[in-house]
Formats: sequence, C-alpha cells, structure tokens
Amino acid sequence: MVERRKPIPVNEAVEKVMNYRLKGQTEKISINESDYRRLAEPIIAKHNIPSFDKSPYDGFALRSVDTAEASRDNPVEFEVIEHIGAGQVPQKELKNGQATRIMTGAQIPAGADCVAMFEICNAYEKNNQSFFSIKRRMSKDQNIIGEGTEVLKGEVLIEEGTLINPGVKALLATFGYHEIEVAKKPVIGVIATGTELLEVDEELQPGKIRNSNAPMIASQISRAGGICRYYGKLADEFESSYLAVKDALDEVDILITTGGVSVGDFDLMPDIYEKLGAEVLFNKIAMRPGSVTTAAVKGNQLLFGLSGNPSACYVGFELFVRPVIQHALFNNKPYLKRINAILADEFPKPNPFTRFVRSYITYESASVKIHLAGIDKSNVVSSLAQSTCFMVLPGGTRGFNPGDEVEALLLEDMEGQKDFS
Ligand SMILES: Nc1nc2c(c(=O)[nH]1)N[C@H]1C(S)=C(S)[C@@H](COP(=O)(O)OP(=O)(O)OC[C@H]3O[C@@H](n4cnc5c(N)ncnc54)[C@H](O)[C@@H]3O)O[C@H]1N2
Ligand code: MOO
Ligand SMILES: [Mg+2]
Repeated sequence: MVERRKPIPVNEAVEKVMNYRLKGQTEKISINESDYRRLAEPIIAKHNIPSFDKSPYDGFALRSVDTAEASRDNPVEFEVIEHIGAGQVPQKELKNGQATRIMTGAQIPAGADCVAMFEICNAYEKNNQSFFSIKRRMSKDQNIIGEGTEVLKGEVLIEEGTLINPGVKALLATFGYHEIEVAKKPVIGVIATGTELLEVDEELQPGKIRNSNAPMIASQISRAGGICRYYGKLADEFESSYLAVKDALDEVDILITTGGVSVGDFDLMPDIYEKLGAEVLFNKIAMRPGSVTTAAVKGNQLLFGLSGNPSACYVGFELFVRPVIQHALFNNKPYLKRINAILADEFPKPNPFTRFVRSYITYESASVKIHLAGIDKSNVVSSLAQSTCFMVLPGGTRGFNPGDEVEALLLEDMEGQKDFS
C-alpha cells in the first residue's frame, strides 16, 4: 500500500521552514561591487548635509540688510570683494555694501545671509573694481542651503537589509562608506534527479528530456540573491544519489534537489532523507502545483525536495526557498509582494486546494489586470517564461471569471512602456 501523506496548509509549511531559516552572515565589500546587494548595517549620517552653508545659484552673496532701501527706482550698489567657485573657501567677511561673486555649490562667506542670482543683478566695472546694483529687497536666508537642512549628523537614513539601489549607493558615497558591510550571499546547492535527464548541450534521445529545472532554479536563486552551486544530475540510483546529496551538504548552506519526492518506484528522496537522519518537516502541501514539495532539516541545514514537474518546482522555490534566502540577506520583508488585481481571463477549474496560477500583470489606466501565462498544469514548462506573478486562488473556491478580484504574488516587475508618451 502506497504511503498516504497528510497535506498541510501553505502558510504552515512556510512557517515551518522559516523556523529553521538560516542566520545571515555578513562580509565587507567595496562600494563599487555593491549593486543589488543588501546592507548588513544601517547607513548613519556621519556629518550634516550640507556640511556648510552653500549657494544654490550662480550670483552674489550679500547682506540682506543692505538691500532694505532697494526698489525699482532705487538701485543699491555693492562692491564685489571676492570671487569663489564650488570647492573654494571664502576668505573675506562681508561688511556693509560688500558682496562676494559666488557659484553654485560654493560656501557662503562670513557676513552674507542671502544670494542674489545673476539674473536680477546689473554687474559692471568701475576703476578696475567689480560692482553690481540690485533693484530688489532680499530677505535673510534667501537662496541659501543651510548646513544640516537636508540631513543631520547621526540620523539613521537607511535600515539594514535594504537593497542597494543607485540612490542608496549615492548616500553611501556621500558619507564616505567606500567599504560596506553587506549580507553574504548564501550558497545554495542544486541537484537534479532523474534517469531521464539530459543536459542542455545533449541531443534529444527516446524517452529522455533535457534538464530544464536546474538552469531554471539557478536563475531563481540568483534572482533571490543567493549563489547557486550546481552538482549535476543524478540517475535514479540510491547509493550514488545518497552519496552525492551527503557530499553536497558539506559545501552549501541550503540544498535543493528536484524530482524523486513523490511516491513513485524511483522516487528516492524520502529514503535518502531517512538515511541522512534528516527530519522531514513536511512532504505534502495543500496547494497546486507543488503539492509534493518537501522540506527537511539536518543539523542547521535546510534541504528542499522540489518537485520534478517544472511548474511545481518553480512555484515550490518561490514560496519556500526564496523567503529563506531573503531572510538570510537581512530583508525584513522576505515574502513575495501581495497585491489585488482584476482577472482578465476565465479560469473555469475548481480549486480544491490553494492554487498558484502562473500569470502576468498589465496596468490599464488605474487598474491592475492579471492574465494567465499559459497552460495551468504542474508538468508544463512553456508558461513559466511569461510568468511575472502567481495568481492565488484559495482552496475551496469554484472557477473564476473575467472581472473577478483576485490576489497576486509578484515575482518581478521590470517591464516598461513601448512609448514614452
Ligand atoms: N501516485 C501518485 N503519483 C503522483 C503523485 C501522487 O500524489 N501520487 N503526485 C504527482 C504530483 S502532484 C507531482 S508534482 C509529481 C512529482 O513527482 P516527483 O517530484 O517525484 O518528480 P519525478 O517523478 O522525478 O518527475 C516528475 C516529472 O518531472 C520531470 N522532471 C524531473 N526532473 C526534471 C528536470 N530537472 N527538468 C525537467 N523536467 C524534470 C520528470 O521527467 C517527470 O515527468 O508526481 C505526481 N505523481
Ligand atoms: O505537486 Mo504537483 O505539482 O501538485 O502537481
Ligand atoms: Mg516521481
């Protein structure tokens, strides 16, 4: 009699793996290699921004009080006593009727409390000395970027776990973080099992298929922020498979196998877990596809037995492996983003179990539409290429119709517009 497995709800399965999640490690890297890495330390302002009062314009720094009598009919004259560009430090303090010719980004001289743009000043020379006149009153602090008005020293600007994007990198550079502590990428081993498997560069043979899961998982690992170490494909033969899994465990943080987790005569993973002495956390989940997804723990290592069926394998990775990797990368929001969307297609199948339908999103005026990516079967590979999200249909629901509101879990969103307008 074949083993009867008891399915557990998806959220329970997620909770079980997250209880054994990997503790994140850190490493120091150069800012130049930090794109798409996650911070393992917060960014704290090491000084004020700006760190000195500066001019936002090319113009003249002056004392606003000296413009008190200025009007259209009464231009007020200033003597220009210094000329500074950005990076130069003013040496002279302004006295009554004096001004400094100043460029954008340069430090405001002592005595000045405002900057008049060139456009409102009439500059001229008299006896080889520069002057200008102004017909408007200026106010204190007008056109001055005050020290610390953007950021104050000691402020926590970015939390640890944040993905380093171009803006974060600019902040790191601003504060002189040329080396930064980032989350170390966990190493995830991948083994494909199945006597039927050929590698990508092999000719198709009768009864065989190419191993598409391993390259797919490698790519999912890298999208999730981990490092993939591929150990090749194994024929469904117990002893050699057991040894390959055992050896791989010496070198990785997490081990993923695909295939061989169900109840077939050549599904060897359950016996391999037993011989390894690994504790199986679950081997049946109330979901489609990926119901056979298995997780086990040996010491502090997680082993994921993903389904051999490509769509089931893909879904199993995103729901259970991805959050473990994201947690190890210090992301305090490690789960897929969940949004609501309007179903654009018909989905007539009933859903005895929670279903994760491979789908994609479009944005039409202010509404989010969700479309089926292709054939909704566990064994298909062809719909995965179009998938940018999973439509989540709760267990116990009937079919769904266009216009119904459904939930979606986003996998990626990198598609732009065809036209700029
Ligand atoms: N009697 C039962 N049979 C099955 C059950 C069940 O509950 N009772 N569950 C079905 C479900 S659901 C799934 S999903 C599959 C899971 O099978 P396994 O995870 O054990 O995987 P395999 O049997 O090794 O292979 C399944 C399928 O996938 C193809 N495959 C395997 N590896 C790869 C790869 N690397 N790249 C591409 N395709 C791969 C393999 O050739 C098979 O066609 O079990 C059902 N059966
Ligand atoms: O695990 Mo299977 O993928 O439910 O279809
Ligand atoms: Mg099988």
